[in-house]
Amino acid sequence: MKFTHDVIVIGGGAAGLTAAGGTALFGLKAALIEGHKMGGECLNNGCVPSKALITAAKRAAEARVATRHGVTLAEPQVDWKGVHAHVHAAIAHIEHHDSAETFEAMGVEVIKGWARVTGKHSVEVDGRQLHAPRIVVATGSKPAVPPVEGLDAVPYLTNENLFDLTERPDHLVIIGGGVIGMEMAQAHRRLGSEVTVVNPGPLMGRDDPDSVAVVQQVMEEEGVRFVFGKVHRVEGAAGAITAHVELDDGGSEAVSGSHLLVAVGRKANCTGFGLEDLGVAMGRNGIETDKRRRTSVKSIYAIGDCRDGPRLTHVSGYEGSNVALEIVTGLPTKVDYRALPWVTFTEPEVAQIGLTEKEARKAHGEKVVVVRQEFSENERATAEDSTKGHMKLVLKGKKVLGVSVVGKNAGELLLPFSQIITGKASTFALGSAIISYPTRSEISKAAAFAAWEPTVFGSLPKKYAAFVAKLRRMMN
Ligand SMILES: Cc1cc2nc3c(=O)[nH]c(=O)nc-3n(C[C@H](O)[C@H](O)[C@H](O)COP(=O)(O)OP(=O)(O)OC[C@H]3O[C@@H](n4cnc5c(N)ncnc54)[C@H](O)[C@@H]3O)c2cc1C
Ligand SMILES: NC(=O)c1ccc[n+]([C@@H]2O[C@H](COP(=O)([O-])OP(=O)(O)OC[C@H]3O[C@@H](n4cnc5c(N)ncnc54)[C@H](O)[C@@H]3O)[C@@H](O)[C@H]2O)c1
Repeated sequence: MKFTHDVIVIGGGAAGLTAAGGTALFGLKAALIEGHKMGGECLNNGCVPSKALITAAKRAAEARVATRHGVTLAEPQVDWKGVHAHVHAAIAHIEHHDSAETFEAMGVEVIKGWARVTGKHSVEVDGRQLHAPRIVVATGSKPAVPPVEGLDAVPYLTNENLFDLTERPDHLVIIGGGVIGMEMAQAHRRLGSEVTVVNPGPLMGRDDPDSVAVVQQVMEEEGVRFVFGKVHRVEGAAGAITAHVELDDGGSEAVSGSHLLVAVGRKANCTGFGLEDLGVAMGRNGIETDKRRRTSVKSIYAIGDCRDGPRLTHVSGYEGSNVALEIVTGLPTKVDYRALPWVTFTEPEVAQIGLTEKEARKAHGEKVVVVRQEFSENERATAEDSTKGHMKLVLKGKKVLGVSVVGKNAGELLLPFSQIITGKASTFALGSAIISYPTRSEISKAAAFAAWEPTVFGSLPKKYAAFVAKLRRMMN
């Protein structure tokens, strides 16, 4: 077979861009095929618009408390068209990072069109045949639609059209109390909508319940209503929609609102473009891969949201660079998720890295120790009058297995723990580091030191200190 390229990448989101850019920067001949918008989900319908909306909401929330710290602000006026313009300006400002021109400048051949995998080394796009020793599938995911009776007959929102609203929803009913549900519930509530979230069981089920409890309480105080149960039927028309809920406690409730947002997880884009014809194995939700992100057809990799596994922009970028490295060097490059961080950008933020306490206890039983520090003991938090939340270190001996943080800017505190979990630093080093005062990072030092406190102030060091003191008395 005559190869047209060294690597063909399908999908121009975080995963595909990193794989294509990474291989091209090493001088390989890379093709990147994108059928819709460069930048994919994160730029166009995900992280960027959602975080921009959250920023507008924070501004409104701050002003809603008229007098604080001796300063009085005016009642916020939310102009939804202005909010919409801000969200789209954020996308417009960032989109050149992901543009065809930017990647062409790196040496990637960017092809606009929908790709079809036609062989182990072949891809077809708009009648053109491309051939390469390696194909990287990075086709992302789309919103999952739950099997709820009547859903196909009512207008509903997902992350794909939520950010197009040019008028504020009067009452947003959200199916799903996961990451999207919680971030969007708080943002819309703060911007003046009534919000009801319907979720079966605990909210944000992947996070530490102690963290979630803090943010749930804050959101309830701000007026978000949580209904615990499963939506089984919806009815109505634009502006008046009712969701019928089977409550977790056995009862039932009809929740009515003006708009319905469906946020119950993601469905991988893994079929309909040739993979199944080649016999590429599929997992529970996405393309099945090994730790090198090779599919069952070894010349084809699958990275990011389209494969079975965690779905986050930094995960897509990490897998894109891993696969680029493997293709460039020819050496196996496995993913390592011992120190996987994720952050939910509610206020306070919920940040997690590595194992939660529950996961650690399941894996390591009695050997797990948890140390906890409160932001109420952190002097920067006190000076800012923003003391809600805590940090929990989940340890096995002195080894950090995971960290759960809830509090203002909690996500910014995970980095040293990434290095500690991967063995590039230690709790001892962090516990004895010089940390700027007053900063929230002091809580990380305090928690790391707390892991050592029983050892440092234990009987052996005390005996040694007594010995040195005795010597000094004798010598002076
Ligand atoms: C509302 C929301 C908020 C989020 N916030 C965050 C956050 O704050 N932090 C975070 O880490 N993650 C966040 N995420 C998750 C993050 O957006 C995704 O994990 C990430 O964008 C996935 O990147 P990807 O490259 O794997 O896929 P995508 O970005 O989906 O890219 C796949 C691309 O492939 C293209 N494509 C598909 N099929 C074909 C084909 N056959 N031919 C050609 N092109 C094709 C698509 O058009 C798409 O552009 C959020 C997601 C949502 C929905
Ligand atoms: N800050 C971030 O990193 C961020 C932000 C937004 C989205 N994301 C990513 O986007 C993806 C999707 O987020 P998501 O919130 O849609 O999914 P999710 O998996 O986080 O949460 C889905 C929720 O829907 C609930 N649910 C399922 N069926 C239901 C039903 N019939 N009625 C009511 N509730 C139901 C589940 O119990 C769960 O709590 C995630 O993979 C996440 O990683 C990340």
